[in-house]
Amino acid sequence: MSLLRSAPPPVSNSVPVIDLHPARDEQLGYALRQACLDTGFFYIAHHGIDEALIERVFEASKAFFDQPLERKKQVDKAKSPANRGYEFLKGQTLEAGAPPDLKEGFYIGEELSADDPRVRGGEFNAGANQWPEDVPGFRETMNEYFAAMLGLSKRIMRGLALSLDLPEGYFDEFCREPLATLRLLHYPQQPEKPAPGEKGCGAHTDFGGITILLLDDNPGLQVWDIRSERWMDVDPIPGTFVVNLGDMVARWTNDRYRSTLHRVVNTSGNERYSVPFFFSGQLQHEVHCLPNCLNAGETPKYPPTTVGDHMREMYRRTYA
Ligand SMILES: O=C(O)CCC(=O)C(=O)O
Ligand SMILES: [Fe+2]
Repeated sequence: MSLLRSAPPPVSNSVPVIDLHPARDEQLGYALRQACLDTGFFYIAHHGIDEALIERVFEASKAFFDQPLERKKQVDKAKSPANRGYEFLKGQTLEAGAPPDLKEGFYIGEELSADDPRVRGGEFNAGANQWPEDVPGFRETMNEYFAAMLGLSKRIMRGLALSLDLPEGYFDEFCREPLATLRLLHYPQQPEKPAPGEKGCGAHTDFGGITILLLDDNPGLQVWDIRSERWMDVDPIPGTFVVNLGDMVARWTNDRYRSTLHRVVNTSGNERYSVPFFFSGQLQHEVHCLPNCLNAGETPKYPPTTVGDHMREMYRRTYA
């Protein structure tokens, strides 16, 4: 019988660090399974992404946000049919009923030319990026980092397949021509007297497949621990990324692997920068419950959906 049907979730109060260079694939699959059955959040170490590139990403991000608002407005996301560019402070409300998020952002996607079938077909978020003119090296750095994140995401998706007792390439179709979004975030300090519920980033789950999150030195990320029913700090660990599972994984696994609630409260006393990379998957891909994630007599909690339908709906809700 599959472990996924029989094993109780392991108990832990913290988020594990998973080494991406284990001796064998099975070891990686096993480590991922433990982490995913638990909080659905884990750090990855020895991920192979160049530290110098990561430094350049932070430098370019800071240089962008340091500009006067007038400059940032030149690349306003509202001008882009593909949702690329600058998002104002308080531009999104990730937690329904809470005040808008105390963050400003910049969205980057895969650079697609006007004659790409995805752009011609009006596919969600397909198109060109908007680039700031006055931040040296911004475009090159972000494109390089985007490509590196795509590669890393595909690798993690393969590990995820193994962790679910599936062939390594099970999610390859989901990973083909995926929607993916790189988001630069800048959080001002949490105000001394915030409005009720006001914070950097409201409680939410991520919408797609997996998220690879690059953190600066500041704490602020909190993850909901369903066992203790408390917010748990997930603080930065140098040399790692934080990875978390999105809604597609919860749907595939009928919540065996959860898309866990998380939020940001920037009480660090500093301005905080982070860089999530959302690997959402191929928009036409239909996501339904995996057969080995259902006990006899159990029914799927979620109806089948496509990546595209779910993404569109979540953008609609959080940008209302
Ligand atoms: O800034 C962070 O640490 C988390 C950001 C996040 O959860 C998101 O953008 O979805
Ligand atoms: Fe998130």
